[in-house]
Amino acid sequence: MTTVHLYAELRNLHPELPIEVDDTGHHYISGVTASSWGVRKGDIFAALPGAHTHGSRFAVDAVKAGAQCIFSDAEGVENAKKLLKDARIHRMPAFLTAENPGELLGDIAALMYGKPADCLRSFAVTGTNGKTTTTYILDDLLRKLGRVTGLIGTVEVRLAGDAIPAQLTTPMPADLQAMLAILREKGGTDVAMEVSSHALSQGRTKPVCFTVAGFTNLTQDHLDFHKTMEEYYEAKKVLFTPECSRRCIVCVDDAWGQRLASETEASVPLAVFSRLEGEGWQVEDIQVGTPTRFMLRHTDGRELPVASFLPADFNISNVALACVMLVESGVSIEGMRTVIGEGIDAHVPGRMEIVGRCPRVVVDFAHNAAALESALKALRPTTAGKLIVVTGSAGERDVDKRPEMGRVVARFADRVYITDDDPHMEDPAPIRAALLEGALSVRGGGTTTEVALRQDAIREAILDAGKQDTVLLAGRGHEEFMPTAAGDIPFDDRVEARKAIAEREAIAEREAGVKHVEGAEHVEGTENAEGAGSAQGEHSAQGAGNAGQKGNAL
Ligand SMILES: CC(=O)N[C@H]1[C@@H](OP(=O)(O)OP(=O)(O)OC[C@H]2O[C@@H](n3ccc(=O)[nH]c3=O)[C@H](O)[C@@H]2O)O[C@H](CO)[C@@H](O)[C@@H]1O[C@H](C)C(=O)N[C@@H](C)C(=O)N[C@H](CCC(=O)O)C(=O)O
Ligand SMILES: Nc1ncnc2c1ncn2[C@@H]1O[C@H](COP(=O)(O)OP(=O)(O)OP(=O)(O)O)[C@@H](O)[C@H]1O
Repeated sequence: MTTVHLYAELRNLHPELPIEVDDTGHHYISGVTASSWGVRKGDIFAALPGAHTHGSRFAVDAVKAGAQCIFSDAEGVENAKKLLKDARIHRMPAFLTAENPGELLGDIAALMYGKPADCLRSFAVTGTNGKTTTTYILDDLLRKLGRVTGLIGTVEVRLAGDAIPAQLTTPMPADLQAMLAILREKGGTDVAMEVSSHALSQGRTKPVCFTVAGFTNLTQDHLDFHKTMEEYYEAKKVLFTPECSRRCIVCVDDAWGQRLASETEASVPLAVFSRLEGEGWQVEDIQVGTPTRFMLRHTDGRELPVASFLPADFNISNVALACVMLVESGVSIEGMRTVIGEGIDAHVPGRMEIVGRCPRVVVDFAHNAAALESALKALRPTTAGKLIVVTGSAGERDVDKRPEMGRVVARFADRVYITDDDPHMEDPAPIRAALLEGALSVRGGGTTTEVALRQDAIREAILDAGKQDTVLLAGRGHEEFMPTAAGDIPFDDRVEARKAIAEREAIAEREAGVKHVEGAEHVEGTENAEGAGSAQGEHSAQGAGNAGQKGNAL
């Protein structure tokens, strides 16, 4: 495609927008990226204005790497031209100018890559909590339905079986379209993806119109970006418009979901579901167990029995949302019954992931007050001993949520370790102080200890726990790196937990060994050491045998 051809296509799509092309050299273009470091020969370099810099500053690097076109706003194009002239670049690229280039980036990428989303069934999940989990459940069920799937979200991007690490929850427009194109090339039929509120406010998913969009819930988070809950809600709402989705499923168990359902435009078919009484799909007859069973019953008479091995009460909602999204996308009830089989068992990394059993150690991504409350409430009924939590809060993110997170953990846990999460560039001490202030304000709350280094907090919590206790390591889930002022350092809660569990086992073995030796010394005093040793061995073997016999006799 030439830049002039692309320009004509854009004008067709957006006759009202002022877009200009400046191409004297018939440049052929084959791809598009907004990252100068990712430019390949033949690409358009989308030089976007950002919060920290303007992409046009990197025009020279981009052109040297083979960019054939610079796409930017007027200021960016002017700047790029100057920098290229200064750098004595002889063959000028083409220039494409738009007032808000970020808004058109998805369209450009979709045109370049043959509109891949048009050939895929696409499932989008949004909401404060549950996006990752629901997306994994969707992907699991879709694969069992025989579909070739793509999964795009916080933990990873998986395209027809090939995994690549995720940079963002929802990729930037050019990257998203490239991913969808790769999925199509690999024979992909369906994609399930998380759509963050950041992505919706920046139009990252445009021009995809999803087959089905689902809403989980809305609670306080990301107010550093959205400023108010109202703005946060308005960002989410964008997904439930005819431009973004062809069908919408909304969980109406919170007031935001109810409002969203009532405000969704009539032109978008809407299905609601709820665990409370109401219209639409109802979650009924819940029997918690392994698996947990419940009935999805629609007021129009449709029924789907569901079984799921995913732990925690909130996963009933996530499972229900995934099932309703699939049914409303056209999967038959019979088809759903078959793929649910004995029970849904999707593995979701870092979400209620059990890494130790005695004490039970659980790693979970809960990083806001609502998620912490849900996670602790979910673990309480199956905890015979104390409920212990290790938590912090990320730096440079929603400052206001910190004291509330402290209050929640103190209210719902017996013992609390306040520690560092991902500090980013922020000093971690005041972050801990804000959580501590919240935790200590709770009268009769859990015992609270501050341990700055997360590895120390995890170690201490696990070493001090009783066998019947549960230790919840909250906030970082699947994450393998901790962004700090000194750069990203490798840090995985699951790895740290396993180290502490191994240390605990080594201590227990040592103590048992000491007792064993003490016992041996005692016998040694009466008979001889060798005899005592073997006698003891025989004795315990015999004892075991006896016990076995007794058991059999009983
Ligand atoms: C707020 C936000 O969305 N920021 C994103 C934005 O950063 P920015 O505006 O600061 O960009 P910038 O650094 O000023 O650069 C401007 C432009 O120059 C380009 N550039 C920059 C440097 C360079 O050497 N070469 C180059 O080409 C950049 O690619 C960019 O297009 O553009 C960057 C490049 O694409 C993103 O990495 C960055 O995401 C940052 C890392 C981020 O943390 N985003 C979070 C807030 C986010 O989007 N989170 C949501 C989910 C949150 C959740 O639910 O938990 C998500 O969907 O991931
Ligand atoms: N439906 C739900 N309701 C309340 N809490 C939930 C729900 N689902 C998950 N959680 C809690 O929220 C945490 C994050 O879950 P998950 O990663 O699925 O959500 P997310 O929306 O992808 O989160 P994020 O946007 O922060 O990546 C879980 O670890 C769990 O503690």
